[in-house]
Amino acid sequence: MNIPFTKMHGCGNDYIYINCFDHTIENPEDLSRTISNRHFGIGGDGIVLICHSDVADAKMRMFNIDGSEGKMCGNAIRCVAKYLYDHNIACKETLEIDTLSGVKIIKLHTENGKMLSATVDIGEPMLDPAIIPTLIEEQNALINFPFQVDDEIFAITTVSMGNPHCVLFCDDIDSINLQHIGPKFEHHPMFPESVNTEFIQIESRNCIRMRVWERGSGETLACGTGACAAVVAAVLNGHCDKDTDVIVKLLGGELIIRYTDESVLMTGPAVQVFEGEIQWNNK
Ligand SMILES: N[C@H](CCC[C@H](N)C(=O)O)C(=O)O
Repeated sequence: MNIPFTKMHGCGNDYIYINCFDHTIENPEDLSRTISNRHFGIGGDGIVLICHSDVADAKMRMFNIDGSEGKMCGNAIRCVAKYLYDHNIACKETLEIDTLSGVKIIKLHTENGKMLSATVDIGEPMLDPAIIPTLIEEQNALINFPFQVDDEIFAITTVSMGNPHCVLFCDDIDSINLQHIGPKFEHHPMFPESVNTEFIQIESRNCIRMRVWERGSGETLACGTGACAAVVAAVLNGHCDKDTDVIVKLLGGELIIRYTDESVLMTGPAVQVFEGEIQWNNK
């Protein structure tokens, strides 16, 4: 089977996008594991299927490099909006895209018939430890909570943006050995559905730097939902303010996050890199 694809990224968080309006991918987990490989495949942080939806302009399904399905992906949803707009599938400045964590509203910023960036209403953060989910027996939100990994105690703040995040505040994120510590959080038994872990450094009340170890994909150059979780955690810990744009500086670019009483808004770019076709035995 010949599968057309579009390679896009949001702040360097790159995925392989497949239009599934007219055909079904039988085993997307296998496909992601195969074509995400940066040496033997196309290369990416995973794949994103753009599918028909009865309740929105499209439905997005996102799979990490290891084939696990993500319930929400902030950088990818901006690229899905770009794909729909640039390919004249949905020529509107406001789109609705359905995800495993609900329908999200995206306001597009366009120029000459192309979408350059977008503002996504990611929704309300969820702080109940059972909803993250964690197996930590606490009723209240885990804020600056002591958490042991091997023989070290970390202070964590956990936030769900439809997918699970564990946020840590650090003095120098450049010195962290993410390859070593990232998997220890990702596979920690207290996170039954695994977890995306953000290591953040406060620059000012409206600017933070962040590195991320993503569940199922390892260190990525950016994580949209992770940037949202990081700003929520920074507000909860008194480092940033609500109802204020916070610049999140990531390895692959910058996102602007605003945490309000109603929701978390994420603004950032979406870039198409190339298109192609790949052979796939859709078994
Ligand atoms: N690894 C994440 C999905 C991708 C999230 C990230 N790339 C984003 O932009 O939000 C998970 O399994 O929850």
